[in-house]
Amino acid sequence: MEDTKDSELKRCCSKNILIILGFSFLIAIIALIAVGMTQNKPLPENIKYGVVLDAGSSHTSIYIYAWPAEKENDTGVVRQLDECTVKGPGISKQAEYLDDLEMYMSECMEKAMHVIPQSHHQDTPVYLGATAGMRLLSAENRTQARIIMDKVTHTLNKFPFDLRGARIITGEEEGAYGWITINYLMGEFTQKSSWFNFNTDENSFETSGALDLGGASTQITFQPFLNDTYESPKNMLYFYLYGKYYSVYTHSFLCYGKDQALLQKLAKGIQGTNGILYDPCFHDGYERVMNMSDIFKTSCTQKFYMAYPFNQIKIIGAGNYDKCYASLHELFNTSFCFYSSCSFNGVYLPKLKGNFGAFSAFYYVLEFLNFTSSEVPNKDTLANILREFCSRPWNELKKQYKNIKENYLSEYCFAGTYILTLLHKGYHFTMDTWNRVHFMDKIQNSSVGWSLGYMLNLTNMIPAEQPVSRPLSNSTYVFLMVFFSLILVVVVILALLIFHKPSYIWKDIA
Ligand SMILES: Nc1ncnc2c1ncn2[C@@H]1O[C@H](COP(=O)(O)OP(=O)(O)O)[C@@H](O)[C@H]1O
Ligand SMILES: [Ca+2]
Repeated sequence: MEDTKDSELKRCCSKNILIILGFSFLIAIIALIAVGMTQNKPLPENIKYGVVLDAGSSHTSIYIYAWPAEKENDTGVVRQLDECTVKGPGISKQAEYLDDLEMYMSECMEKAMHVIPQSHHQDTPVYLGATAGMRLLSAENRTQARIIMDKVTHTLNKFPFDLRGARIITGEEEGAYGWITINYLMGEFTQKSSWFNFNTDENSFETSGALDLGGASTQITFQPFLNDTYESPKNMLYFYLYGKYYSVYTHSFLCYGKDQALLQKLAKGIQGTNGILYDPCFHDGYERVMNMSDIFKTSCTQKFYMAYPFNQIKIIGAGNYDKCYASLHELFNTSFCFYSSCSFNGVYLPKLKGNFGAFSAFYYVLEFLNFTSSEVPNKDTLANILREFCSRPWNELKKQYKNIKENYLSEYCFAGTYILTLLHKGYHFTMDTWNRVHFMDKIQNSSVGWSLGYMLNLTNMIPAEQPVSRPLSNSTYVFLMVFFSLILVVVVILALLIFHKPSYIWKDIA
């Protein structure tokens, strides 16, 4: 009787203990989850900002970037927060309006001041890079170029940011930084080698090439086959990024941006005329009068200079794609090459390798022509689009595209045909390789262009070595904490059950 009472008391006690323990563990788990969710939130991110001004030949754009300070050496973390296009022409055309530069810059710089929190203004680096327009001016009139750059620096210093320099970048830098931008945004630099691909095959880490078309220059940059890296050392750049070596080919063609190419074409076309030029690259019914001084003031057209008895020319559109193509073809001299292969004008070009991202005017023009969304984006498709587009009368086009700037609209036939000629005759993209060219404007909301790569380099954000991997993320930490707590609870309950059960069993056996 005593024994039965005793064992009932024990059973009742252990049941209560189990309930109390189970309840306490349940509360502990809820508390852990609550603490994990509330207290273990990552510290407020320390965001850094940077501003780059791309002073192009046709206009200036301002890009505002942001990134978490503690992740700055990772690839792909810098994001474009905003961008702003400065109203007016490029800085190379500002020589007569130097006193207006502050007004010229102010709208976009004020936007940057608004987007970037005031507490960060003083430590936000600002870089200005001027490209081919200033390169040309510098070659033509060094003093004037210096005056403009000094004035630009003086103006930018009036804003509350940390100006780290305004300079004219070289064509090689322009090409290289465009290549870095694309591959950074696509995460190509940190592609891991997989266990089944553990070889030294040079194709296993393929980066994308970069094709940039500006108004005054155009750049081609890519990682060629290893055997092709020795022929022309002046075209090679060597990088050690995130623990890997890259040998990259680049060339910048000054005067082959689309605006200077048009001037070249006109300067060549005028030869032997009486000042009236029937131009197949402009639409039927289109007319434009140009000063001869505007055509010949750039050094790009000097090779076609002659004394003319007229100081203006009249361009009369005669829309015809095939004739336009033939006239543009003449701008690319492919008759001599002292290397194993050349693009044009005797410039070395290794065998094309991998995919290419084509941006800036490559994209603007082909986007307008609806080619970027074409299902069969090859050369013949583009030729057919252009054949149809170039033949359309100017009046009809103007009515259809009321919102497009007349200057751009009138030049899309020329520009599209020029792009096709440049890729085909200039860089030798064939039917087979054409589909490796991808026309792009943005990758994950960041504009593709040299400016991001320029900032990454100047702020030392691309490390030579692969950064060490980070500890657990917040969500992984909470998950693991709850998971192991649950295992612990189950183990303790099981242990208690096993610890208590034998006493009844042994009792029963006895
Ligand atoms: N919406 C557009 N349609 C057509 N062309 C455009 C458009 N926006 C910009 N462009 C052209 O893109 C080119 C950009 O060149 P830019 O970057 O200023 O020169 P560069 O890089 O040679 O210094 C210019 O020829 C400009 O006219
Ligand atoms: Ca440009």
